[in-house]
Amino acid sequence: MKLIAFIGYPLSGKSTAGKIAESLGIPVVIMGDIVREEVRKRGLELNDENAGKIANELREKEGMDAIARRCIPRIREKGKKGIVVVDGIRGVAEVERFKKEFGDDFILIAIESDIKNRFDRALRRKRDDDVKSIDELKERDRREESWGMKEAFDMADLTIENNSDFETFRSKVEAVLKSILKSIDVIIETRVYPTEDEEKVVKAIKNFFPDAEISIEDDVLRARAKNINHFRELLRMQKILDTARNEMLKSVSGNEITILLNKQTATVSRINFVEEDAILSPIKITFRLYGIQPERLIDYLAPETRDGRPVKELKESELFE
Ligand SMILES: Nc1ncnc2c1ncn2[C@@H]1O[C@H](COP(=O)(O)OP(=O)(O)OP(=O)(O)O)[C@@H](O)[C@H]1O
Repeated sequence: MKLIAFIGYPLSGKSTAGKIAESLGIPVVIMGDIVREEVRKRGLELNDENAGKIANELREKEGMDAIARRCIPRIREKGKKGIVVVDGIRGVAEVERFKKEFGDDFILIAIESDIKNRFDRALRRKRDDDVKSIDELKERDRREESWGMKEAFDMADLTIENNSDFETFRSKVEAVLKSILKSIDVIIETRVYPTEDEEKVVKAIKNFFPDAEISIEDDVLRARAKNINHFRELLRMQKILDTARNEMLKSVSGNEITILLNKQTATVSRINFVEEDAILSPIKITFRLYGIQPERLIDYLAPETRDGRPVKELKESELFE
C-alpha cells in the first residue's frame, strides 16, 4: 500500500489537500484524532490546551514519533484499498518513522506557500487559535521548525505550490494524487554472488530499466524503477511478444506480475525468461500495479499478435486513463 503525507508550514494547505484526497475516495487518517481520543480516554475536556498537553506528554514519554507510531495500525487497516493519506505530520521523527515502516511506499509531499498568503488565509479563516499578526505567524513557523519541520520539508519527494486560488491548488493536488493512484512500481531483486562483478549486474538491471535506483546490501541487489518503456521496446526488438505475454499471464498474482529473467543475458540487454535458476540467481522483476488491471499492463507490454504483429497496440496514455 502507498502512504501519502502532506507537510508544510502553518496554513499552507495541508488539511485542504487531505480533503481533496478524501473527495477522490482516498481514506485519510488524521494524526490529531489520536491525540483527541487520548484526551477523551482520560476524561479531560476536549480543547486545544488539553490536546497540546497530551500531545507533548505522549512525545515526552514515548518519543517524538509517538503519535506516528500509534497511527500505523489505523493506516494499515484503512490501507487495504491500496492507498491512504495521513494528515498532521509535524516533525522529522514522524517522517522517519513512516519511512521505516513503509519504505519507498511512503510519499511525502511538501506544500509550499508564501508567508503573506498564509497570513491572508489566517485572517480569512478566523479560527480561534489562528494568528492575529504576521509576527505571530513567524513565531509559529519557528515553533514548528523546532520540531524539525524544515528538515522534514526538505525530505519531501515532491512539492506542490499553493500561492494562487483554491481551484488551481485543487487541480494540482488532484493531478498528483491521480498519478499516484494509477501507477506502476517496478521492483527488482537479485542475488549478487561474491564471484560476480557487481558493476556488471548493475548494468544488467539498467539495460532493462535505465531509471532504476539500485542498492546492494548483504549480497542482495534491490532496485526500484518507474519507466517500463525501454523494457517494452526490447520485447519488440527481440520479437518475443508471445513468450512474454504467456509468461506474464501465468505470473499474475493479485495486483502484481512477477517474472524471472536470466541475469547473464541481461548483461547484453537480452530478455530471457527462466524458471528458478540453480546456479546464478535470476533477476526477479515484480510489476506492482496501483489502479491498473494486470491484463492491461500485459496488453501494453506484450500485446496479442497475429502473424507476428501486435493485433492492437495500447498507447501509454490509455494504460493510465
Ligand atoms: N489556494 C487557496 N485559496 C484560498 N484559500 C485557501 C487556499 N489554500 C488553503 N486555503 C484556506 O486556508 C486555510 C488554511 O488551510 P489548511 O487548513 O488546509 O492549512 P493547514 O496547512 O492544514 O493549516 P494548519 O497548519 O494551521 O493546520 C483554510 O481556511 C483553507 O480553506
